[in-house]
Amino acid sequence: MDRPNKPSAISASASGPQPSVHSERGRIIASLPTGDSVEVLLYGATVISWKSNGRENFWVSDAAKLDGSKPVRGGVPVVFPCFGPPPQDHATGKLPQHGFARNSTWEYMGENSSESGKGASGGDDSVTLDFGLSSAQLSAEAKQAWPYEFGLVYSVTLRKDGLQTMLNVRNEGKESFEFQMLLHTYFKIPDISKATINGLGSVTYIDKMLNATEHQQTNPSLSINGETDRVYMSIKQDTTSILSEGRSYLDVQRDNLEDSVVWNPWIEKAKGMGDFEPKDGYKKMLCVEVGAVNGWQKLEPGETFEGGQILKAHL
Ligand SMILES: O=P(O)(O)OC[C@H]1O[C@H](O)[C@H](O)[C@@H](O)[C@@H]1O
Repeated sequence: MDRPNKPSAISASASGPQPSVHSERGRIIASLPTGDSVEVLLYGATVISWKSNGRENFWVSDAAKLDGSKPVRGGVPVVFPCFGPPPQDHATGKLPQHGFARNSTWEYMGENSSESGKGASGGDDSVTLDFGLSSAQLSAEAKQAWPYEFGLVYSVTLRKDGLQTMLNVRNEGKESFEFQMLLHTYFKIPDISKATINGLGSVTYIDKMLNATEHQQTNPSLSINGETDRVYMSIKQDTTSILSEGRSYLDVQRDNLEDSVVWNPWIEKAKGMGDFEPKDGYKKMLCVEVGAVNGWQKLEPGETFEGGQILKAHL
């Protein structure tokens, strides 16, 4: 974590407009000259907005808490070091569901921007925002529940053709530890009844709606018609695509990750979540969550693991 600690506006240069970065209300906001933008809350390093071509790609509940009192219901909460309720007999057993990363305040480590290939196509400007979380920043409660020395660096890169979010995990202690990680992305979609998900054909999944039994995805195209909570495991395909009315809408590419969760709470579950608004918001959202959640990743002292997602929005 040796990047500058303070946000600074990247200024325009003689070569033309460049990405800009500023901070306000506990969040870092970056924009490209094209107008595309990303907004990241320091709380949870939660990406709460990604706009491309004037379109918002992430769903955030109207009742989401953005004040650090609760993990954000929407955007991209970072799940670490356990997914779901942790097994009691595991070292993560005392942690809350989905761990502590999504409800810890991260440090902003600074930005990097690049600009090249200018021309009729507009070049390939990009900006990367880095966020850090280490054992030293954890609440006393979390530290006690999971007493390992670790360093996380979460890098959010906005490009004119997409958004990449990568989590780097490092064991900074003297003993090994095991973890799971997941990027719990809530996509904003036009209409769940017209959405299909491709790229999970033949994959084995655990259906949490059916007593966590194992099934195989036989239909190459998945539609959502009710509460859905599935963990697709060891996926060979690189990319899971969300289609709207049969047309490509959003692509989710896994980077060094093999699992993906597909989640939609539907009517009853949405009603039961105090921070889920509007109640029929389930019609406009779909979670496709990339991760390493099947079993555990083990890191020996000094080792690192990196995994993430590359998202592409289609017009
Ligand atoms: O309510 P949360 O703790 O944010 O969890 C929301 C959802 O996250 C994942 O998608 C899990 O697979 C679901 O079982 C869970 O309901």
